[in-house]
Amino acid sequence: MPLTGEYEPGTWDWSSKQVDLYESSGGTDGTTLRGKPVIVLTSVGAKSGKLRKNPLMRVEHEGEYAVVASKGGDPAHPSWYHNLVAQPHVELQDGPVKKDYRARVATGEERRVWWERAVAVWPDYDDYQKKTTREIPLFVLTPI
Ligand SMILES: C[C@H](OP(=O)(O)OC[C@@H](O)[C@@H](O)[C@@H](O)Cn1c2nc(=O)[nH]c(=O)c-2cc2ccc(O)cc21)C(=O)N[C@@H](CCC(=O)N[C@@H](CCC(=O)O)C(=O)O)C(=O)O
Repeated sequence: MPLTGEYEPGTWDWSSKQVDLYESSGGTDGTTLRGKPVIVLTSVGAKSGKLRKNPLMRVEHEGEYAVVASKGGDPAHPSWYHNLVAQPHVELQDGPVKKDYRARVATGEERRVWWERAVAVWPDYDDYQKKTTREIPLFVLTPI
């Protein structure tokens, strides 16, 4: 069941512009960052209840995805982290395909395995983790 509600763009222009390009091209443009694949995650605002959309690095394995709440190693979690905790039902667009997923924070061995997959796509995640004392959350998204 797709998420419904009014879309409210985020405050980082470059991210919002990438979402606009991704969606307006039907997932054929704006799908990379420095040559690496990007997905668009739609979540429900934990405070606003509005739809929020964030481009994130594409980390996929056998139909499941991971999204990494790195925010470049910022000391604070990104806002979308709080959205997923409050409402785990999200939509993920990978190229032209958009589907519903349930998000859970990975811990222990599951986190270790998925973190390795994420760093294989985007090595900077390790650098972001070194920049901050917060443990960067990694969500696993399972198709609903
Ligand atoms: C800038 C801020 O967005 P954010 O949710 O903190 O997310 C920051 C970034 O993570 C986000 O911009 C990502 O898309 C950046 N980003 C990546 N960010 C990552 O964390 N990980 C990635 O892998 C990643 C890849 C990536 C690739 C391409 C690209 O263009 C951007 C990429 C923002 O828009 N804040 C809003 C609020 C947004 C929001 O969701 N508010 C919630 C409340 C949330 C709460 O309870 O705090 C609501 O509406 O109710 C504001 O301040 O008004």
